[in-house]
Amino acid sequence: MARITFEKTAQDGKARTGVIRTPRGDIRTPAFMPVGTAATVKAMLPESVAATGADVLLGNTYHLMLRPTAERVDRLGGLHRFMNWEKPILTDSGGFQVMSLAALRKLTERGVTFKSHIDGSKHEITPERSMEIQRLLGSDIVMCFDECPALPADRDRIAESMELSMRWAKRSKEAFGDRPGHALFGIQQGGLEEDLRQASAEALREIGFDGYAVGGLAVGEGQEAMFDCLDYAPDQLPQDKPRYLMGVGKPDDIVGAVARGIDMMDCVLPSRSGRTGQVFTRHGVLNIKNARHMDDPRPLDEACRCPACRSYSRAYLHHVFRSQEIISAMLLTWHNLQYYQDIMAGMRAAITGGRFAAWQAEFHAGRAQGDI
Ligand SMILES: Nc1nc2cc3nc(NCCc4ccc(C(=O)O)cc4)[nH]c3cc2c(=O)[nH]1
Ligand SMILES: [Zn+2]
Repeated sequence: MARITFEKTAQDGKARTGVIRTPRGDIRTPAFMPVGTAATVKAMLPESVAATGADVLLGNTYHLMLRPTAERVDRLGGLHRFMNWEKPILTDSGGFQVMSLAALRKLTERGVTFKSHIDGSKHEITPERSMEIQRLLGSDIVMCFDECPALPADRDRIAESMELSMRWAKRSKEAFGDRPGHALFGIQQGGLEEDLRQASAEALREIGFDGYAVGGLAVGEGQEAMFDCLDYAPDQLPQDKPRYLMGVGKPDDIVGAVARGIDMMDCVLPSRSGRTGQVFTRHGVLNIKNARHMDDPRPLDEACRCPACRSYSRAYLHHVFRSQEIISAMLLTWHNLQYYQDIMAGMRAAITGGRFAAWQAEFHAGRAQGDI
């Protein structure tokens, strides 16, 4: 089977476009990955997710190992078959979710033991078990098992955690083995400390990965601190491999990250906020729950081609949200995911055309408007 490759196709400043070629299809970068935590992008059919322009989804080791278990997904033909998504899937390795969701967690050199947030059953994840789970799921891009420290944290804690994650990265690589057609990405840690991030990048480069994630961010540090870190962290990673910023973010976070050399991102924000009535548009954010939309016949965003904007008024979307109708989650999720993919497509075209700075100016100007 052919190996997964990354080809850079254009560069404009630090921003670059490229293609990650996998046996299940190409991923156009910069790419945004919708999150399909429990083998579904909530409120979306897989064909609808594909229609938004997404080339790749994110799945979660932590959730799927608990329910329905990786072994059951494997017996049923793997995650792609199980969830009817035949394009690439990247799976997170479980460390971050365990620390944010599970109870009674115990972290040792070996790994993490914890109690399931679903039924209280006891489990353990180690680098080796995480690699086995992601292999059973059949994911195309596997993430190393790492530890993501909550910020703020003192420098010693950040250093210790990063060094543990680097030892786990080595164990992840050894357990992953040589799997043509599948990729293993390392995850840089080091908090907001430039020298620790440099040490992490060197350790990962020494081990050797198919791609490199900037981990340890979007954990409450705020956009300014995140951008300060992104002003140097991507440059510490190999230039010829994809760089993936985990857990990001709001539309302007995404644009700022691409401008600093990031190629891939994922975030629950567009889908989760769609279910809470928060709508992202070219002119800024609105909440459809607000009474001011009750009689508004306009679409959410006149420039959007999604089903919500093609066929429904804000008044209707306000009504079905207020009535807690299932179609509300469907239409608002689709719209938000479409808007995120349109941002990515816009950036890819602008970088290719050497006009990314102008595109960024237009993006920020458009969102500065008041009442949308
Ligand atoms: N393996 C690994 N995975 C990660 C996932 C992350 N996800 C984030 N941030 C997510 C922030 C986040 C959380 C919730 C919502 C919402 O509910 O809308 C939005 C954003 N930072 C992250 C860091 C890591 C990391 O170092 N290692
Ligand atoms: Zn729309």
